[in-house]
This record gives sequence, C-alpha cells and structure tokens, in this order.
Amino acid sequence: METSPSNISDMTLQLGAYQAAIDAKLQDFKARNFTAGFWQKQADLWVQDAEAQQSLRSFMGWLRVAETMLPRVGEIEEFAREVKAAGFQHVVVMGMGGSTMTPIVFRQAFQQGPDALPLSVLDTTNPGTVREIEESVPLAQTLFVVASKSGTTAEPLAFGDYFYARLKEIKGDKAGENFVAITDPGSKFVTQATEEGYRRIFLNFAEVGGRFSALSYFGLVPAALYGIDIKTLLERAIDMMRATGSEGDVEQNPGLELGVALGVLAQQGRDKLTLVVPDTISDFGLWLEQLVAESTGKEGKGIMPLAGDPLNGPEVYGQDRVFVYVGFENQPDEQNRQKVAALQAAGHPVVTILMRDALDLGAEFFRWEVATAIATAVLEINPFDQPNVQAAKTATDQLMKVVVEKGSLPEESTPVLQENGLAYYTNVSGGNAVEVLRAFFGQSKPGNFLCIQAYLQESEALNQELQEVRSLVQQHMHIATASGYGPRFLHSTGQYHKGGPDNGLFLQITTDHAQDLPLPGRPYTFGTFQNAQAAGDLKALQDYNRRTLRVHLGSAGEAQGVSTLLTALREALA
Ligand SMILES: O=P(O)(O)OC[C@H]1O[C@H](O)[C@H](O)[C@@H](O)[C@@H]1O
Repeated sequence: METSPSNISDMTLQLGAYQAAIDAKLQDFKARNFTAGFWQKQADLWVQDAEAQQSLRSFMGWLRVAETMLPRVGEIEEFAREVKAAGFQHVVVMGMGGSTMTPIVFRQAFQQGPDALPLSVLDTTNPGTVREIEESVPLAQTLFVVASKSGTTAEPLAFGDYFYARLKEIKGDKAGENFVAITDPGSKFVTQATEEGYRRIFLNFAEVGGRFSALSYFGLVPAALYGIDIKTLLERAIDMMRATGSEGDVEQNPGLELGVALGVLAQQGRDKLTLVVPDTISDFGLWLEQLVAESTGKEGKGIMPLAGDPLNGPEVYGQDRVFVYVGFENQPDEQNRQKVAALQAAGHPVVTILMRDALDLGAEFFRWEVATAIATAVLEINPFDQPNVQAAKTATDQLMKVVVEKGSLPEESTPVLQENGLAYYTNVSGGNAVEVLRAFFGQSKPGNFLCIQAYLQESEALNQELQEVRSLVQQHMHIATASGYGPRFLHSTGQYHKGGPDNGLFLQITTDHAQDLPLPGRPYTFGTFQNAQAAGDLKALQDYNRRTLRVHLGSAGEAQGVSTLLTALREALA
C-alpha cells in the first residue's frame, strides 16, 4: 500500500498476512480520532495512570520543535560563521544517547559543507577512543560541544572536564573559548559552563526528550557547524508534520500507518525491527535503535530494533521479523533491495522508505518519532521514560563509590573458566571455552536474540570481527543479532535489554586497558570508569535474570583476545 503525499519520501507497506489485523487497528484509531488527539497531547491515548499522563504530556515538545527552530536558523548559522571566523578548524561533539546520535548520522550521511568544519563525535569512555580523538584534532583550534540535556550525565561531564583541562594547559584562562554547551535551561551544567567561560550556551527545551531532540539545538548546531543546510532539513520535517496531521486531519497519515503497523506486528510476535540501509547511512540505525528501543522497551514489552543484522535469504530468519528498508529513490542498492524483495515474497512483512536525498532525513526523523510514539500507544506504554536505564547507572555509581574510597573496583567473582588468556563469567558451565559457549547458546529459544556488548575501542577491524560473530550465530542458531559498543548502548538499547521481554542472550566483552588515561581532578581513569559501567550493567542484567556471558580479554590485548574468542565460537557453533 502506497501512503505518501508528493512532498515527502515514498513509503510502501507490504504486510502480507498481517494486513487485516493492522487495518482493523487503524480503523479503531481513526474512529477514536487518534490523529487529532495525538496533536492535542491527549495522554490517555497511551496510558491511564494520571501521574504517567502528566509526565507524558510534559515531554511532547518535539511535536512542534521544527517550527520553533525554523526562525532560529539564522542565529545558528551566524554562530557557525563566527566560529569559522575565529579560526577554529575542527568540531568535537561530546555526549551520550539522544544528545549525540543525530550528529553521528549527519557526519556519515552528508559531505562536509564547503565553508564548514570537520566533525567528530565522542560518546564513549574507552580510553583508546578518547586518545584517538585527542590525537586527531588540533586541540587549540578545536571547538568542543558538550551536549547533555540533563547536564548531569556522567560521561559528557567527564569528557568536558578532560578536554577543558587539556585546553587550560594550552590557553590558560581562555580555555572556555573552545567550549560550547547544549543543555536544558536551569541544569547544573549551565552554572559550570558559565563559570568556566564557555563561548556559548545553547538552551534547549525541557519538554523535548533526548531521543526526540534531533530537530532541536542538539541536532542543528552540529549540523550547521558541519555545513548542512539546516533550513531545508527543517522545512522537510515540517512537510512531514503536515502529512501527519499537524494542521488538521489527513486522509492518509504516514506516521500513524507506520506506527500502528509496528505496534500490531510486535503484538503478534514480529517484534524485531530489522533495518536494512545502504552503507552510506548505516549510522541511521544507531539513531533508530535508540529511539525505538528506549521508547518501547519497557514493562516486559517492546520492539527490538536491529541495525546491522546480516542480510540473508529467508531460510535463516524466524517468524519474529519485520524488515524495514530505508534508502534513496535514485540509488539502486540492488543487492539489498533484491534480498528484501525475496524476504517479502517468503511472507515477511516489509516496509520500504525511499528518500529523495539526505536532506529528507529531517522528515524521516520526524516520521519515525511519530511512528514510535504511536507504536507505544498500541502497546499502551509511556514512550518518554526510560525507567530501566537507571538500574545500570545506579549499579555503576555504587561501584564508582568503592573506586573513590578504595582506589580500585571491588574483587570480581570467580570465572567459570580461564583459557588462552580469556576469562569466562556465566552461570552455565563447561570444561573448555567451546563447551561454555555451547552451553550459553544452548539456552536460546526461537524468537530470542544475541546481543554483543563490546566495551572495547571501536575500529573497522573490530566491527568486521563482531559482524562475523553475528553471521555465525545467525547461520547456526537462526536467531536475531544485535551489537553495540559500551557505554553507548547503555543509553539506547540498554533500556530494552532490561525493561523489555526476557528474550536476549547477552555476550559482554571487556578488557584490561593497557594504555589507560587519567581523568583530571578525579581519583580514577577512563578505563576504570568504562569497566565499572560494564560491571554495573552486568549486575543490572543479572538482577533482571537475563542470560549473560562475560568474556574478559584480560592482558592478551583486544585484537588477540577477540580473535581467540572467534576461534572458539566457530568451533562451538559448527
Ligand atoms: O542528554 P543527557 O541528559 O546527558 O542524556 C543522555 C542520554 O542518557 C540517558 O541515560 C538516557 O537514557 C538517554 O535517553 C539520554 O539521551
């Protein structure tokens, strides 16, 4: 079914056997005047509890944020020109989750603009990555954008403090010139940024939540510095707003149709939203993962978005999938499209969205925000909270207290096995690595997924090795696979891992940080912080009775350790 007005990208829904159930739900929503209620922030469309309704209403500022931002384009572009004129040569955006996902997508999907600055994003406590960024930029001519809605998230504050100390060594009291904050009005971070003489503080909107903030200052300031035409981006988003009913009801609402389809499919067991995209926009998957997993994965329900799950023939997939292809009208991407067509022919529901060019991402951010919010209305949950993210944070905070008091993380539990320099921690057993891995995967059931959680330094080589693990598991176990770097995923899919249904097998990979980095003014290093985050999340997963296996690569080194693990996995799954 085609559902698109001519000024927005084309969307086709091929829902096969599920069409009737989805149509029935759409009729029901239309009969209840859902679109009008949605734009009026009628919270009882989602939940019945008065307190939850109140909180839900207070996070719906994203609905019209594109309109609010359009008159501010001049101000943002003026700032970008000012920064260029002041001699800056590079921008590093630092933050977690919703505060950095959009710049990650932009950096990949667009070329740097002619008069603009190169853009890097720091969203990990991994000391190797922090050092890599530090070494790749001209520090004195780099603008550091610290992005944190709450202004209290531990990572961005640590990144800010680290680079501020570095700049102080170079520029003394003028260090603040190299810093910009994006945060909510009244956050504690506003005070700190003011005291430290930040060049600029952009105050965002309290009623716009992190993962719904793409079209606010959080997405637009980095975009303008990188030279993206943010006016067109917003205008396209506004076209999508209109198509979804912002100015009165519409015949066909692409956000409603997508959201209802995803919600009903999830209820019928098709709860793995498997995203297929051309390589040029693969990071759109990271953005979508956060939006969908954090909004829907709670109260034992949810939709698990999968970015980068290897695309194959129908024989390797279970009945738990909906495939979503997002690509470009004028880019053939034949291989992916043919495979998706074969999956549709085999009876899997398929959604296809074809953008005209990368500026349509403005509209797609909005379409997906609407669709995600509507899918949660089908599931009857509040899309705007993330109650289970806190569990990992609390456990990490407790561990960090021990670090501050005693100088190191507490003693670890005993591994079930140590072999070839790797230590295995899990509640299944085996006499060697192959047996432990077999026992771990032996717990898998149809409809489950493997989630790799790598607290390692991201690199192309490691990405490829993790992809091989996913392929092996997909081929031999026929389950879905997800992969994320820690701590990035903690602020994203981490919500679903603990709050969603108990259908994940979690393979956590940690390491000793041979080349660690101290955090100025704190009695611990980046490496200890990252290891505490891993340990805190493992505890939280175990508290929710999730099936976990931690493999600690120890002193073998990351590359050697991952390769040893892969060898064992190949044998275990053969
Ligand atoms: O922007 P901040 O307040 O620093 O929050 C950054 C991120 O961290 C939290 O853990 C939330 O789960 C995310 O939804 C949020 O985007």
